[in-house]
Amino acid sequence: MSLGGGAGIQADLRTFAFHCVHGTSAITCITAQNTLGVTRVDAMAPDAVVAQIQAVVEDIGVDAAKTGMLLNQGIIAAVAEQVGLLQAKNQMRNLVVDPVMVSRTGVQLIDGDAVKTLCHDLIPKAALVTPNRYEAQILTGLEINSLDGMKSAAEIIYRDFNIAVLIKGGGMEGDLRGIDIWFDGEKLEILTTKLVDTKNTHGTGCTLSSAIAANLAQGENLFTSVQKAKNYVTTALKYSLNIGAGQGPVGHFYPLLEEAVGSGSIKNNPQFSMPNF
Ligand SMILES: Nc1ncnc2c1ncn2[C@@H]1O[C@H](COP(=O)(O)OP(=O)(O)O)[C@@H](O)[C@H]1O
Ligand SMILES: Cc1ncc(COP(=O)(O)OP(=O)(O)O)c(N)n1
Repeated sequence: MSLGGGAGIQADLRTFAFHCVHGTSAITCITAQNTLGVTRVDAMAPDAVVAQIQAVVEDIGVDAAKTGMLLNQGIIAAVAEQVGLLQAKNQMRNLVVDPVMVSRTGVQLIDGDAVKTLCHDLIPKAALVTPNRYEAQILTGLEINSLDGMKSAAEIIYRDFNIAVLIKGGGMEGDLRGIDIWFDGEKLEILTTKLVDTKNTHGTGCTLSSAIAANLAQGENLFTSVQKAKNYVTTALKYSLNIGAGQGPVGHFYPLLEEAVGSGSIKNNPQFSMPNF
Protein backbone atom coordinates (compact mmCIF):
# COMPACT_ATOMS: atom_id res chain seq x y z
CA MET A 1 0.00 0.00 0.00
CA SER A 2 1.44 3.35 -1.01
CA LEU A 3 0.21 6.34 0.94
CA GLY A 4 1.19 8.74 -1.84
CA GLY A 5 -1.54 7.05 -3.87
CA GLY A 6 0.57 6.53 -7.00
CA ALA A 7 1.65 2.90 -6.73
CA GLY A 8 0.83 -0.29 -4.84
CA ILE A 9 -2.75 -1.15 -4.03
CA GLN A 10 -4.10 2.31 -4.80
CA ALA A 11 -2.80 2.04 -8.37
CA ASP A 12 -4.03 -1.57 -8.59
CA LEU A 13 -7.56 -0.74 -7.46
CA ARG A 14 -7.85 2.21 -9.85
CA THR A 15 -6.70 -0.04 -12.67
CA PHE A 16 -9.21 -2.75 -11.72
CA ALA A 17 -12.00 -0.16 -11.57
CA PHE A 18 -11.06 1.22 -14.99
CA HIS A 19 -11.30 -2.34 -16.39
CA CYS A 20 -14.72 -2.88 -14.78
CA VAL A 21 -13.60 -5.74 -12.55
CA HIS A 22 -14.15 -5.79 -8.80
CA GLY A 23 -10.75 -5.43 -7.14
CA THR A 24 -10.00 -6.81 -3.70
CA SER A 25 -6.74 -6.63 -1.79
CA ALA A 26 -4.56 -8.10 0.93
CA ILE A 27 -2.32 -5.44 2.47
CA THR A 28 1.22 -6.73 3.04
CA CYS A 29 2.91 -3.52 4.18
CA ILE A 30 2.37 0.20 4.59
CA THR A 31 4.84 2.48 2.87
CA ALA A 32 5.44 6.15 3.64
CA GLN A 33 5.89 7.15 0.02
CA ASN A 34 5.51 10.07 -2.33
CA THR A 35 6.69 11.03 -5.80
CA LEU A 36 10.26 11.30 -4.49
CA GLY A 37 10.54 7.81 -3.01
CA VAL A 38 9.86 5.56 -0.03
CA THR A 39 10.91 6.82 3.42
CA ARG A 40 9.55 4.05 5.65
CA VAL A 41 8.00 0.60 5.29
CA ASP A 42 6.03 -1.28 7.96
CA ALA A 43 5.26 -4.91 7.24
CA MET A 44 2.06 -6.69 8.24
CA ALA A 45 2.37 -9.92 10.21
CA PRO A 46 2.27 -12.89 7.79
CA ASP A 47 -0.81 -14.38 9.49
CA ALA A 48 -2.64 -11.07 9.02
CA VAL A 49 -1.91 -11.28 5.27
CA VAL A 50 -3.16 -14.87 5.21
CA ALA A 51 -6.37 -13.88 7.00
CA GLN A 52 -7.05 -11.18 4.36
CA ILE A 53 -6.51 -13.63 1.50
CA GLN A 54 -8.77 -16.22 3.11
CA ALA A 55 -11.51 -13.67 3.82
CA VAL A 56 -11.66 -12.74 0.14
CA VAL A 57 -11.34 -16.23 -1.30
CA GLU A 58 -13.85 -17.86 1.02
CA ASP A 59 -16.59 -15.33 0.33
CA ILE A 60 -16.01 -13.53 -2.96
CA GLY A 61 -13.69 -15.75 -5.02
CA VAL A 62 -10.80 -14.92 -7.33
CA ASP A 63 -10.80 -14.92 -11.15
CA ALA A 64 -7.25 -13.60 -11.36
CA ALA A 65 -4.68 -12.27 -8.90
CA LYS A 66 -1.48 -10.27 -8.85
CA THR A 67 1.16 -9.89 -6.18
CA GLY A 68 3.07 -6.67 -5.54
CA MET A 69 5.38 -5.64 -2.72
CA LEU A 70 5.93 -8.73 -0.52
CA LEU A 71 8.45 -7.34 1.88
CA ASN A 72 10.06 -10.25 3.68
CA GLN A 73 10.58 -13.97 3.66
CA GLY A 74 7.77 -14.63 6.17
CA ILE A 75 5.17 -12.81 4.05
CA ILE A 76 6.36 -14.41 0.82
CA ALA A 77 6.31 -17.91 2.33
CA ALA A 78 2.83 -17.37 3.76
CA VAL A 79 1.45 -16.04 0.46
CA ALA A 80 3.10 -18.87 -1.50
CA GLU A 81 1.61 -21.46 0.85
CA GLN A 82 -1.87 -19.96 0.46
CA VAL A 83 -1.50 -19.85 -3.31
CA GLY A 84 -0.47 -23.53 -3.33
CA LEU A 85 -3.41 -24.59 -1.16
CA LEU A 86 -5.87 -22.55 -3.22
CA GLN A 87 -4.46 -23.77 -6.55
CA ALA A 88 -4.88 -27.37 -5.35
CA LYS A 89 -8.60 -26.57 -4.92
CA ASN A 90 -8.74 -24.61 -8.21
CA GLN A 91 -9.56 -21.45 -6.26
CA MET A 92 -6.58 -19.36 -7.43
CA ARG A 93 -6.31 -19.06 -11.19
CA ASN A 94 -4.31 -16.69 -13.35
CA LEU A 95 -1.65 -15.52 -10.91
CA VAL A 96 0.60 -12.69 -12.09
CA VAL A 97 3.70 -12.13 -9.94
CA ASP A 98 5.11 -8.60 -10.11
CA PRO A 99 8.36 -9.37 -8.29
CA VAL A 100 8.78 -5.99 -6.58
CA MET A 101 12.36 -6.18 -5.29
CA VAL A 102 14.06 -2.96 -6.32
CA SER A 103 12.93 0.65 -5.98
CA ARG A 104 12.91 2.98 -8.98
CA THR A 105 16.22 4.39 -7.73
CA GLY A 106 17.80 0.93 -8.02
CA VAL A 107 17.77 0.20 -4.25
CA GLN A 108 17.05 -3.43 -3.29
CA LEU A 109 13.93 -3.53 -1.08
CA ILE A 110 14.01 -7.15 0.05
CA ASP A 111 16.91 -9.18 1.42
CA GLY A 112 18.60 -12.24 -0.07
CA ASP A 113 16.53 -14.78 1.88
CA ALA A 114 13.32 -13.13 0.68
CA VAL A 115 14.55 -13.25 -2.93
CA LYS A 116 15.31 -16.97 -2.53
CA THR A 117 11.83 -17.71 -1.18
CA LEU A 118 10.23 -15.65 -3.94
CA CYS A 119 12.15 -17.64 -6.56
CA HIS A 120 11.70 -21.02 -4.97
CA ASP A 121 8.15 -20.87 -3.59
CA LEU A 122 6.10 -18.20 -5.36
CA ILE A 123 7.25 -17.43 -8.91
CA PRO A 124 6.93 -21.08 -10.07
CA LYS A 125 3.24 -20.99 -9.08
CA ALA A 126 2.49 -18.01 -11.35
CA ALA A 127 1.23 -17.91 -14.93
CA LEU A 128 3.39 -14.85 -15.60
CA VAL A 129 6.22 -12.95 -13.91
CA THR A 130 6.84 -9.28 -14.78
CA PRO A 131 10.32 -8.15 -13.65
CA ASN A 132 11.67 -4.71 -14.46
CA ARG A 133 15.27 -4.28 -15.57
CA TYR A 134 16.77 -4.45 -12.06
CA GLU A 135 14.59 -7.35 -10.94
CA ALA A 136 15.48 -9.28 -14.10
CA GLN A 137 19.14 -8.68 -13.26
CA ILE A 138 18.63 -10.21 -9.80
CA LEU A 139 16.67 -13.16 -11.21
CA THR A 140 19.28 -13.95 -13.87
CA GLY A 141 22.60 -12.58 -12.61
CA LEU A 142 22.96 -10.77 -15.97
CA GLU A 143 23.80 -7.11 -16.40
CA ILE A 144 21.07 -5.89 -18.75
CA ASN A 145 22.03 -2.93 -20.96
CA SER A 146 20.50 -3.73 -24.36
CA LEU A 147 17.59 -5.31 -26.19
CA ASP A 148 19.65 -8.49 -26.58
CA GLY A 149 20.27 -8.46 -22.83
CA MET A 150 16.51 -8.21 -22.20
CA LYS A 151 15.89 -11.13 -24.58
CA SER A 152 18.54 -13.30 -22.91
CA ALA A 153 17.07 -12.52 -19.49
CA ALA A 154 13.60 -13.54 -20.70
CA GLU A 155 14.96 -16.85 -21.98
CA ILE A 156 16.83 -17.56 -18.73
CA ILE A 157 13.80 -16.74 -16.56
CA TYR A 158 11.59 -19.00 -18.68
CA ARG A 159 14.18 -21.77 -18.46
CA ASP A 160 14.52 -21.42 -14.67
CA PHE A 161 10.83 -21.05 -13.75
CA ASN A 162 9.00 -22.62 -16.69
CA ILE A 163 6.42 -19.83 -16.81
CA ALA A 164 5.79 -16.95 -19.21
CA VAL A 165 7.84 -13.81 -18.58
CA LEU A 166 7.53 -10.15 -19.47
CA ILE A 167 10.71 -8.10 -19.01
CA LYS A 168 9.69 -4.44 -18.63
CA GLY A 169 11.90 -1.81 -20.19
CA GLY A 170 10.94 1.29 -18.14
CA GLY A 171 14.29 1.25 -16.33
CA MET A 172 16.34 0.98 -19.55
CA GLU A 173 17.97 3.87 -21.41
CA GLY A 174 16.53 5.84 -24.35
CA ASP A 175 13.86 4.30 -26.58
CA LEU A 176 14.19 0.93 -24.81
CA ARG A 177 12.12 2.50 -22.01
CA GLY A 178 8.96 1.86 -24.05
CA ILE A 179 9.88 -1.72 -24.97
CA ASP A 180 9.02 -4.94 -23.14
CA ILE A 181 10.05 -8.50 -24.01
CA TRP A 182 7.59 -11.40 -23.82
CA PHE A 183 8.72 -15.04 -23.83
CA ASP A 184 6.57 -18.08 -23.14
CA GLY A 185 8.96 -20.81 -24.27
CA GLU A 186 7.62 -20.67 -27.86
CA LYS A 187 7.12 -17.08 -28.86
CA LEU A 188 9.57 -14.27 -28.17
CA GLU A 189 7.83 -10.95 -28.85
CA ILE A 190 9.15 -7.41 -28.66
CA LEU A 191 6.25 -5.28 -27.43
CA THR A 192 6.97 -1.79 -28.62
CA THR A 193 5.20 1.44 -27.91
CA LYS A 194 6.53 4.87 -28.63
CA LEU A 195 8.41 6.22 -25.65
CA VAL A 196 6.23 8.63 -23.65
CA ASP A 197 8.46 11.56 -22.89
CA THR A 198 7.51 12.23 -19.27
CA LYS A 199 9.17 12.07 -15.88
CA ASN A 200 5.83 11.07 -14.35
CA THR A 201 6.12 7.29 -14.44
CA HIS A 202 5.28 6.42 -10.83
CA GLY A 203 3.20 3.24 -10.62
CA THR A 204 3.73 1.95 -14.16
CA GLY A 205 4.71 -1.54 -13.00
CA CYS A 206 1.75 -1.94 -10.63
CA THR A 207 -0.60 -0.57 -13.27
CA LEU A 208 0.69 -2.96 -15.93
CA SER A 209 0.45 -6.10 -13.77
CA SER A 210 -2.99 -5.24 -12.42
CA ALA A 211 -4.26 -4.48 -15.95
CA ILE A 212 -2.96 -7.90 -17.05
CA ALA A 213 -4.78 -9.55 -14.13
CA ALA A 214 -7.98 -7.62 -14.94
CA ASN A 215 -7.86 -8.75 -18.58
CA LEU A 216 -7.27 -12.36 -17.46
CA ALA A 217 -10.23 -12.12 -15.08
CA GLN A 218 -12.36 -11.13 -18.04
CA GLY A 219 -11.36 -14.27 -19.94
CA GLU A 220 -8.65 -12.96 -22.27
CA ASN A 221 -5.71 -15.24 -22.96
CA LEU A 222 -2.37 -14.38 -21.38
CA PHE A 223 -0.66 -12.80 -24.38
CA THR A 224 -3.68 -10.68 -25.35
CA SER A 225 -3.99 -9.61 -21.70
CA VAL A 226 -0.39 -8.42 -21.79
CA GLN A 227 -0.82 -6.57 -25.11
CA LYS A 228 -3.96 -4.77 -23.92
CA ALA A 229 -2.33 -3.91 -20.57
CA LYS A 230 0.69 -2.46 -22.35
CA ASN A 231 -1.58 -0.21 -24.43
CA TYR A 232 -3.42 0.85 -21.27
CA VAL A 233 -0.25 1.79 -19.40
CA THR A 234 1.06 3.70 -22.41
CA THR A 235 -2.06 5.85 -22.59
CA ALA A 236 -2.14 6.31 -18.81
CA LEU A 237 1.46 7.56 -19.07
CA LYS A 238 0.41 10.09 -21.71
CA TYR A 239 -2.13 11.43 -19.20
CA SER A 240 0.17 11.23 -16.17
CA LEU A 241 -0.17 13.73 -13.36
CA ASN A 242 2.44 16.39 -12.77
CA ILE A 243 2.04 16.41 -8.99
CA GLY A 244 4.74 16.34 -6.32
CA ALA A 245 8.36 17.30 -6.74
CA GLY A 246 9.45 13.93 -8.14
CA GLN A 247 7.94 11.42 -10.54
CA GLY A 248 4.16 11.91 -10.61
CA PRO A 249 1.70 9.03 -11.04
CA VAL A 250 0.12 7.79 -14.26
CA GLY A 251 -3.45 8.89 -15.10
CA HIS A 252 -5.60 5.77 -14.70
CA PHE A 253 -8.89 7.39 -15.69
CA TYR A 254 -7.84 9.22 -18.83
CA PRO A 255 -11.21 9.00 -20.64
CA LEU A 256 -12.77 10.91 -17.75
CA LEU A 257 -10.06 13.54 -18.07
CA GLU A 258 -10.74 13.79 -21.81
CA GLU A 259 -14.44 14.18 -21.10
CA ALA A 260 -13.81 16.80 -18.42
CA VAL A 261 -11.61 18.79 -20.78
CA GLY A 262 -14.13 18.38 -23.62
CA SER A 263 -16.92 19.70 -21.43
CA GLY A 264 -14.78 22.59 -20.22
CA SER A 265 -14.82 21.56 -16.55
CA ILE A 266 -10.99 21.23 -16.61
CA LYS A 267 -9.10 23.84 -18.58
CA ASN A 268 -5.35 23.99 -19.08
CA ASN A 269 -4.71 22.39 -15.72
CA PRO A 270 -0.92 22.18 -15.52
CA GLN A 271 -1.18 19.09 -13.28
CA PHE A 272 -2.38 16.94 -16.17
CA SER A 273 -0.27 15.95 -19.14
CA MET A 274 -2.80 15.99 -21.98
CA PRO A 275 -1.26 15.15 -25.32
CA ASN A 276 -4.37 15.81 -27.38
CA PHE A 277 -5.35 19.16 -26.00
N1 LIG B 1 8.53 6.54 -20.58
C1 LIG B 1 7.87 5.43 -20.95
N2 LIG B 1 7.24 5.38 -22.15
C2 LIG B 1 6.53 4.29 -22.52
N3 LIG B 1 6.39 3.21 -21.75
C3 LIG B 1 6.99 3.20 -20.54
C4 LIG B 1 7.75 4.30 -20.07
N4 LIG B 1 8.21 4.01 -18.82
C5 LIG B 1 7.74 2.79 -18.51
N5 LIG B 1 7.01 2.29 -19.55
C6 LIG B 1 6.29 1.02 -19.59
O1 LIG B 1 5.64 0.86 -18.32
C7 LIG B 1 5.55 -0.51 -18.00
C8 LIG B 1 6.17 -0.74 -16.62
O2 LIG B 1 7.57 -0.80 -16.79
P1 LIG B 1 8.63 -0.35 -15.71
O3 LIG B 1 8.52 1.11 -15.49
O4 LIG B 1 9.95 -0.88 -16.18
O5 LIG B 1 8.15 -1.15 -14.42
P2 LIG B 1 8.40 -0.86 -12.87
O6 LIG B 1 7.48 0.27 -12.52
O7 LIG B 1 8.04 -2.15 -12.25
O8 LIG B 1 9.83 -0.48 -12.73
C9 LIG B 1 6.25 -1.26 -19.13
O9 LIG B 1 5.27 -1.67 -20.08
C10 LIG B 1 7.19 -0.20 -19.73
O10 LIG B 1 7.51 -0.45 -21.07
C1 LIG C 1 3.55 -0.13 -2.05
C2 LIG C 1 4.27 -0.20 -3.35
N1 LIG C 1 4.15 -1.30 -4.09
C3 LIG C 1 4.78 -1.39 -5.27
C4 LIG C 1 5.58 -0.36 -5.72
C5 LIG C 1 6.29 -0.44 -7.04
O1 LIG C 1 5.61 0.39 -7.90
P1 LIG C 1 5.85 0.46 -9.47
O2 LIG C 1 4.58 0.38 -10.17
O3 LIG C 1 6.92 -0.48 -9.84
O4 LIG C 1 6.29 1.94 -9.64
P2 LIG C 1 7.51 2.72 -9.08
O5 LIG C 1 7.99 2.17 -7.79
O6 LIG C 1 8.51 2.61 -10.19
O7 LIG C 1 6.92 4.04 -8.90
C6 LIG C 1 5.69 0.78 -4.93
N2 LIG C 1 6.42 1.84 -5.32
N3 LIG C 1 5.01 0.84 -3.75
